[in-house]
Amino acid sequence: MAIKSIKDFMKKKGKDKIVMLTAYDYTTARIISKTNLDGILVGDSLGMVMLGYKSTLQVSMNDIISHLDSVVRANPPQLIVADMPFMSYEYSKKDAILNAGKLLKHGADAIKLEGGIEVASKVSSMISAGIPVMGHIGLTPQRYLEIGGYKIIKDEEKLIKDAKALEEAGAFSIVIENVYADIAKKITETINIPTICIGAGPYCDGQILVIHDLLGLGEFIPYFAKPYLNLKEEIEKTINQFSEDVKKGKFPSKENYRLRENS
Ligand SMILES: Nc1nc(=O)c2c([nH]1)NC[C@@H]1CN(c3ccc(C(=O)N[C@@H](CCC(=O)O)C(=O)O)cc3)CN21
Ligand SMILES: CC(C)C(=O)C(=O)O
Ligand SMILES: [Mg+2]
Repeated sequence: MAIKSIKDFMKKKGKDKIVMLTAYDYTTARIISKTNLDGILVGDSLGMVMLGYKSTLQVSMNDIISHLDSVVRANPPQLIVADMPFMSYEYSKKDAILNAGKLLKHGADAIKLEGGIEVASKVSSMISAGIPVMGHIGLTPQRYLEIGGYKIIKDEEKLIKDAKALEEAGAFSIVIENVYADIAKKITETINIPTICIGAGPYCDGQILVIHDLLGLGEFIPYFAKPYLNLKEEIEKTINQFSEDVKKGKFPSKENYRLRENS
């Protein structure tokens, strides 16, 4: 069963695995509506896979809002989480609360922001304002310049401190990205809120992937994703087939057009 409430989401820890995907548009969210997926993330990865930006740093609040709106219009039964884009929460608590609040006004059920101890006080002020917050530790792509790439994050002590700080601040769940599986396991056993992993192994409370990677749509697929389909190739083949059919006069055929009667 899809999960719409934060409480139900949290109750899954230690019982059922939580499964999430990103989605950025109405049509995809309509398809997801009919599935048993638990949650949808309108991730800032949309900047790279939907908009062609070089990284997620170029993503604006308006980008997130426009895609969030299209997902919300699909009215999915799944929990909708929206990413806080780069520079929408770093400067002040006021920015963080106002921008997160804006995403809730547009129909998100919760927001996600990147960081551990650095953002813990912002997380608690957002929680005080009534905003459900999902944390995100390990590889935080908004800091790829500082990290020096999309590297695996190895500092176990810092990762555990980050997870604990977010739990204490009131986060309802934490994404762990590109971290050794045994460290993610330790974090999962240490905290009482669900861990949702991407590139952090199987010992987590849930898994999340970018939907383009699952479907084989992207030009680059990270090592931790598994393309269950090669949709890119299917689309290419289909477009070439259509083009050939038009050129050969096979499309449109009788059922695809109408003639006036008596002509
Ligand atoms: N399509 C897509 N899928 C994603 O999961 C994703 C995005 N885009 N864009 C935003 C971030 C970037 N992500 C990435 C991208 C690359 C690696 C990667 O290749 N890591 C390698 C190389 C690291 C290096 O040395 O630069 C690794 O071994 O960890 C990991 C996560 C995850 N996110
Ligand atoms: C990969 C997930 C966790 C994310 O933050 C995104 O898609 O932006
Ligand atoms: Mg993101």
